[in-house]
Amino acid sequence: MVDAGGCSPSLPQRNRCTLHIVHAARLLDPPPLPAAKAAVMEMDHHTLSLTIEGLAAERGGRVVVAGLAFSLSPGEALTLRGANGTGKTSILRAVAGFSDPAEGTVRFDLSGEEADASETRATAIHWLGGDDALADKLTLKESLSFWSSLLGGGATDELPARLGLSGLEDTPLGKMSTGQRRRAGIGRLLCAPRPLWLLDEPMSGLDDQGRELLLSIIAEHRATGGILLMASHDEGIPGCPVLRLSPAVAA
Ligand SMILES: Nc1ncnc2c1ncn2[C@@H]1O[C@H](COP(=O)(O)OP(=O)(O)OP(=O)(O)O)[C@@H](O)[C@H]1O
Repeated sequence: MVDAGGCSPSLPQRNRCTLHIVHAARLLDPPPLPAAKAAVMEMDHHTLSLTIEGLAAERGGRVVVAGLAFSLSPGEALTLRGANGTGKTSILRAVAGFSDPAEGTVRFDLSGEEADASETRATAIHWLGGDDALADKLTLKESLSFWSSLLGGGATDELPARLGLSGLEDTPLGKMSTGQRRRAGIGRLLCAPRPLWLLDEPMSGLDDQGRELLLSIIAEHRATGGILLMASHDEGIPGCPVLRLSPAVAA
């Protein structure tokens, strides 16, 4: 469900978004996750839902997008599209809890029951931002191993081949191309299951094969009941809605 309802009358009309749906490091061994947190990730992969109601997202003290409403049930995905500066990243940040909404709510439900937002954010989200947050000095193998340990995942030996990075296992990430680094970042999604993926321009820098790879990874995630919110200037996810944001209004 996606709609443009819930706009606050207190917000300037021009600041409201217009929504249209179209189909279209080696680091020291990190400590293991507490058992309870790991259990949340395992159990709830199939049952997490996200509901956004009347959301107004702020950046630098200014509302950049408002009146946002949509929900994602297990297996569903939504792509956010819009010109530079229309607020796609700001929406992702509000859902991730990196910033508080100026208005509206971000609600998570587990098996139909409202879940604690802080706990859900700490245990159920994979965030892949525009900057890939990769440590240059780590080799691919070390990086995947690090993320898997941090996230409570398992063995990562198979991942370089899955990512199309065979032969680069011992290459430091700082010596990889843009697209290779992007693939390495995507590998984080495969290190451990998390039901909600928030992806900011994940296609950026990928070649055609890389885009196909990401789409297949996303399809697998959805097939296990995972949900996904993605900002992208590129094509969306086949069979999933795209939410278009209107151009931002200058402050
Ligand atoms: N750190 C910041 N401090 C203040 N304002 C910011 C900051 N980052 C972004 N903005 C402003 O917030 C608005 C929305 O930015 P946002 O990054 O959400 O847009 P976007 O749709 O993701 O853009 P792009 O397509 O360029 O990635 C823009 O007008 C931008 O100028």
